[in-house]
Amino acid sequence: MTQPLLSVRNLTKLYGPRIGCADVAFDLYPGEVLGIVGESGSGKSTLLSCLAGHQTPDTGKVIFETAQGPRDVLQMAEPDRRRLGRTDWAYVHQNPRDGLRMGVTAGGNVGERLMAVGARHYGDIRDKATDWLGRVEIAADRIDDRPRQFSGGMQQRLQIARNLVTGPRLVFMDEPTGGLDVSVQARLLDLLRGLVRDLGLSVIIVTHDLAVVRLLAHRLMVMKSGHVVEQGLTDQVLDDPQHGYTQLLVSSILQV
Ligand SMILES: Nc1ncnc2c1ncn2[C@@H]1O[C@H](COP(=O)(O)OP(=O)(O)OP(=O)(O)O)[C@@H](O)[C@H]1O
Repeated sequence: MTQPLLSVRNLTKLYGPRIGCADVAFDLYPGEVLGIVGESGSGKSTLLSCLAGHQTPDTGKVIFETAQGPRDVLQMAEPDRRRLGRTDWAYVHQNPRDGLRMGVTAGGNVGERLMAVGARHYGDIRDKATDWLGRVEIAADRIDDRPRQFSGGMQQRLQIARNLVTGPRLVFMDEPTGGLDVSVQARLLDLLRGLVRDLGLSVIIVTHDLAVVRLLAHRLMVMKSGHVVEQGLTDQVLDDPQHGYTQLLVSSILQV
């Protein structure tokens, strides 16, 4: 039996008297995509940012299987956690502007991440950046353009290249297709699905779009008012929801 890559237990984050997320627990296995869905304010972003170390939860354990064995991310010193963020983890923001350096060229955006993990040879860095731009369907002759010269969809694909170039094992995604128009979303989803499969990535993806999880996620976690109300295999949860809230969520989407 493989070890989980990430084990989360009793994770709670309060904002004063308000619940951000409460008593969340799950295991994520290598190569697995976990979707987190729920209405606005249900705690999805809070949970994701606590997992990624952007916020400190009040209680809980987030055990990550590092190369040196399992470590509780919440107990790690800040520099160690930052290093993990550069090497083993990646974070794709909803708004590409939050995940890109807008004043730096496309090639620089990708190359910078390689340099952060020790790459030094200019030719190698540029070759790898070109390769990754190709993988996310950005033409090689755009390598010296800046992200602001790109469309929203291209910016998002560049953010994905910047995140994946260092070969992370765990990728956090916060509404990666939000804010894009429907045809661009569909292409991006296809691209993401291919990359996740080819690279064997483990992914935690937050979205309010059930079509996104249907396509990408193996497993699904449904949140309401900060609590996980249902979790299971994606098709099972969507086709045969057990909790009243999930039933409502699924039927409201189907009616749209
Ligand atoms: N910085 C904050 N200060 C106080 N309360 C917050 C803060 N961030 C989130 N909350 C509260 O925590 C709860 C969960 O919010 P969160 O943003 O995690 O939900 P969400 O499911 O990600 O929503 P959305 O889909 O709209 O992004 C909400 O009640 C929200 O008002």
